[in-house]
Amino acid sequence: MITMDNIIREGHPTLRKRAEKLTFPLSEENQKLAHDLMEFLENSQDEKIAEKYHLRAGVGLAAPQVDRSIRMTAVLVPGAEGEDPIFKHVLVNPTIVSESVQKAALAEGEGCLSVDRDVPGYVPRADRIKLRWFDLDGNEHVQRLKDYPAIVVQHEIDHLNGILFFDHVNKDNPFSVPEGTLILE
Ligand SMILES: O=C(O)C[C@@H](Cc1ccccc1)[C@H](O)SCc1ccccc1
Ligand code: NI
Repeated sequence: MITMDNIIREGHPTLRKRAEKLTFPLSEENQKLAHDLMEFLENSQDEKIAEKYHLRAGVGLAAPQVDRSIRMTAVLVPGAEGEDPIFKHVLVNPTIVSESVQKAALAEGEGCLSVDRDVPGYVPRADRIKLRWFDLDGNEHVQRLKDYPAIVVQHEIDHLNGILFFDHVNKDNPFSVPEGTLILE
C-alpha cells in the first residue's frame, strides 16, 4: 500500500517533469500502480485507516507524486455521507479538451500532499472543463466537470505537467483573482 513515505515532496525533480504518455495495454506494474493510487485515496478518506497509517486526506494522487513520471492520476471526490462518490476514476493520459473562460478558486485555497507547507492565496482555475481520458482498458471517456471536481482534476493534471498549485497564486497579491472569478466556499 502507498503511505506518506512513498509520496515525494517539493524540491524533488520528478515533481517538475512533464510525465510520459502511456500506451495500451498497460503493463502489470502500471495496472498495480493505478490500483495503489486509488487505494491510497480510499484509505486516506477512511478515518480509522488514515489515523492508523498517518495518512493525509487526499482527493487526488498523481503518479509523479510517488516518483513515477507517467500520465496517470487517481481522483476520488466523495459524495455526501453514505452517498456514491461524485467522481471516482483513474485517469490515463487525461486531457482538457475545452474549458470555460470563467475562472473559479477555492475560498480556502489549495494544499498538496507533496507540499509540506501552507501557501495562502487563491488558485484561479477554469470553473468548467471538458475532460477526456482513457481507463485502464484503454477505453476513451469524455465528461464535463464544474466547480470542485473540475478544480481537483486540474490540480492533478497539473502534476502530470510539472506544475504545483502555488505556481498559480499571484505573487504580488495572493488573494487577487481575474475579474469574474467564482470563489467556491
Ligand atoms: O496533492 C494532491 O494532488 C492531492 C490534493 C488535491 C487537491 C488539493 C486542493 C484542491 C484540489 C485538489 C489533496 O487532496 S490536498 C488535501 C485535501 C483533502 C481533501 C479535500 C481537499 C484537499
Ligand atoms: Ni498536489
